[in-house]
Amino acid sequence: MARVKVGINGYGTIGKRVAYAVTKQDDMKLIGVTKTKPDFEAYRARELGIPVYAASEEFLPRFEKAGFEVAGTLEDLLNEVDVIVDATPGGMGAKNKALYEKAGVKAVFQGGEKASVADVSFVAQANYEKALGKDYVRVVSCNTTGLTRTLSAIQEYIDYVYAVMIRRAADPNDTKRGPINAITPSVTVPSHHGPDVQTVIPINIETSAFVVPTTLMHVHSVMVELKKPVEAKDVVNIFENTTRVLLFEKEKGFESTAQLIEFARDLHREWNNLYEIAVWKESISVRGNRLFYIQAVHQESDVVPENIDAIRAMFELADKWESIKKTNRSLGILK
Ligand SMILES: NC(=O)C1=CN([C@@H]2O[C@H](COP(=O)(O)OP(=O)(O)OC[C@H]3O[C@@H](n4cnc5c(N)ncnc54)[C@H](O)[C@@H]3O)[C@@H](O)[C@H]2O)C=CC1
Ligand SMILES: O=C(OP(=O)(O)O)[C@H](O)COP(=O)(O)O
Repeated sequence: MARVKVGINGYGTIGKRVAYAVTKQDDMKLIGVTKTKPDFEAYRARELGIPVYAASEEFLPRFEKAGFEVAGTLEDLLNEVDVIVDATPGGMGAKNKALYEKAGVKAVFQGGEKASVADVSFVAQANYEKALGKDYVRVVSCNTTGLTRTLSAIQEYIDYVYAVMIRRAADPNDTKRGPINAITPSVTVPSHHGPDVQTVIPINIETSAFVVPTTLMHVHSVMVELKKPVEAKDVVNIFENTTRVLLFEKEKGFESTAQLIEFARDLHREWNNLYEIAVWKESISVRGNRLFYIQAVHQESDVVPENIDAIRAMFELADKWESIKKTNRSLGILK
């Protein structure tokens, strides 16, 4: 089959990483990306040879004023592609959906959208098959992806999960958001994460969440009431054998999210991406019928491989493990 032609609507934190990942696939072709203005990211895309389209006609004057020649508008891009990855700010995807339907292109949405935007909410290792042949798939949020990756691996042991999310306030390039000297709780329980996990796997889960002044990563403290006994060493073994989950040891210097990002830098990963969910090995413990562990999520990148696998499932290009392995290999994901 010819390569699937992919467009990206919204070339920001997630969009630019998914665009890069698409260029690494031998069964996909990046046709173009949209921008609302000719900023440094638009110029960089052009330097990389990526056709840049105006996100809509209303933005054309900005490009004309700057003498930046665009390849067309979003509607033109939609005429060229088989699938559009919508990585616009949360909530905008639902509004864009009518355009995608009109153009007859499939679409992948992100976690800032409600589950109802798509036929299925998606985390590849948990429910790849559900997205096979679908027209609209939502890759769940970075936190929900992180929770689902580890919880689906131990699903048979779960009676009830209670997880606390410590959320980064903003991404590193974001100068508009805070807090800068406060902790902001989601005052209603559950936070959206628990119900969101349930859109992918059927488990009992409650979550609460706090935003703190950091930009690097999110951290989750996970407590699981067990349905049947398991030992900590068995959970270590399960996570060691779970794709897109890595164990890190405090003993080896991984004391905080800072060293996890340094690890990604040391791997010379593009944008310091840590696609894998990082579980602190020493944090995995069982006390009575409760399992505890702590994990960190690189919010800018963990959903990127999911977008690639979602496209493969939607076009039935590969079965679950073939796709996951292919994506992992292409992005240098360690296991
Ligand atoms: N940043 C994160 O940590 C994660 C974000 N997500 C989700 O991914 C989606 C995108 O988020 P980010 O990449 O962080 O946002 P972002 O703000 O970094 O990027 C969004 C991009 O869309 C552009 N845009 C704005 N209006 C537009 C329009 N009308 N048409 C086309 N493009 C437009 C913006 O200029 C920007 O380049 C959201 O649903 C978010 O919830 C999911 C996982 C992690
Ligand atoms: O969408 C995200 O970032 P956001 O805080 O920019 O909305 C991340 O996926 C984290 O969101 P979440 O904590 O709602 O899962």
